[in-house]
Amino acid sequence: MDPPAAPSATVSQRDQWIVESQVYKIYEHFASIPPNAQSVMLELQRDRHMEFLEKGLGHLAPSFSVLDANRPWLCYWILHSIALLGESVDDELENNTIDFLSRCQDPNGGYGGGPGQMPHLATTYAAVNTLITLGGQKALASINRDKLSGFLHRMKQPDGGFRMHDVGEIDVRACYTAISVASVLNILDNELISNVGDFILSCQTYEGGIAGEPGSEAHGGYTFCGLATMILIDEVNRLDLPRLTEWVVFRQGPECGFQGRTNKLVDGCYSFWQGAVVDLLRRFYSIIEKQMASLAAQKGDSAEESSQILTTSDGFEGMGRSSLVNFNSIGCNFLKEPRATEPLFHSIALQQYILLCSQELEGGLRDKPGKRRDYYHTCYCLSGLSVCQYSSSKDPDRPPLPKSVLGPYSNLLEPVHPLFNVVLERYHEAHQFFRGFS
Ligand SMILES: CC(C)=CCC/C(C)=C/CC/C(C)=C/COP(=O)(O)OP(=O)(O)O
Ligand SMILES: [Zn+2]
Repeated sequence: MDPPAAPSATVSQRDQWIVESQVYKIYEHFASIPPNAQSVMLELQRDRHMEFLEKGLGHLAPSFSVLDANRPWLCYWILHSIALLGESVDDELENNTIDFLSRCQDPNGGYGGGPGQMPHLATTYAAVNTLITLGGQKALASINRDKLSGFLHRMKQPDGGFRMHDVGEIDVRACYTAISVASVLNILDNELISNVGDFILSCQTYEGGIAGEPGSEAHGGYTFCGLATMILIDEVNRLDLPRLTEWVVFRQGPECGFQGRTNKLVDGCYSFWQGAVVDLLRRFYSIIEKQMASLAAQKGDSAEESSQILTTSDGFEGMGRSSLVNFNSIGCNFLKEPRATEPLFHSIALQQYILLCSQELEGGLRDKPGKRRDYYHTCYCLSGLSVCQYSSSKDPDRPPLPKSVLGPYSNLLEPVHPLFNVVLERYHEAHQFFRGFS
């Protein structure tokens, strides 16, 4: 297939518009071109993306060492992107990936960035998500859960946080990656959970978003990690959710994409980090309403008045009952809870940013025009696109209406579990598999 005809605005013009933060000119240009050219630009270039991803699989060959400390991440970014596109890899590659990740698994638990490297929580998360994405007995049974549990306990800190690795940094990423893998592998226990909520709370800033560590700046990546962690430990109601909501909704700018933090440029990868935050918050509108009402009562305002701002009665009433909760089921039960019909971000606008600004027509996705495509951005732009496409469906098991999917309906991706960022169906398989172990 030939690449689609290039739009008449040149690539350098588009790059310049982005540098000058005048992305709206891309949209003006888009609006002025004929409908058939518009539809080419809005089409998800599945074949081209697959070509780019398959090329990346070559980087996973044992001889490839440039990105040595990142190989479990490369596995996850590439294989998750392929799964989002509804495709799979052949048996040989699947077996090679499982064998490779087994060699990254430390004898004392956890996964390093390559064989023989010290275990690290980030690469452990990437390896576990890769194996869940591959699915099947061989991949799932290759994870040594007992040893992994030992590694997580070793990383646990008295203040509630986790270290990324032995003598490594303590931050919100570490909390999320530890709690996420423990939850999906059914090894989450009271000791791992203890005081995590206090640590995350200490990272929520005056702006409302969550920083990597206490005293730092609120950032979309950490906000996703912090919010998802609080949900997985059943303590989301402790966060200041109205302030968090206000912070995140204002991160979607006139360019239609999300920025990671105040006064920074938009970037395609925040389509997932920030988009998923807004999507996760949809289950908690009743808590948000209650928090707003109590705030208004404290200020002497009418509680009724403030609760009009969010107009759903849906909510996740189960939150805040920690003593009664089976923590390992939260990720699964979360999906069954009602969610408001519309999220508080502009889904079609975000899809427009991803398809028109982040998508390379030759394959792969990127931060913005002028930046090079890469596997990290391909993974998180596609993950964000999936979140958008399903963002108006009440029932995640039903396909979304065509009006929710920008461009041709063939753009539709597989749905993801927004707490773990693995394809939903693969999450269910893993949850079933690990439920059988105590
Ligand atoms: C699961 C896991 C490991 C999650 C990681 C979450 C994540 C993406 C954190 C972001 C880290 C960060 C401060 C980037 C800022 O980069 P920058 O200054 O280049 O970007 P900016 O200008 O957009 O802020
Ligand atoms: Zn980015």
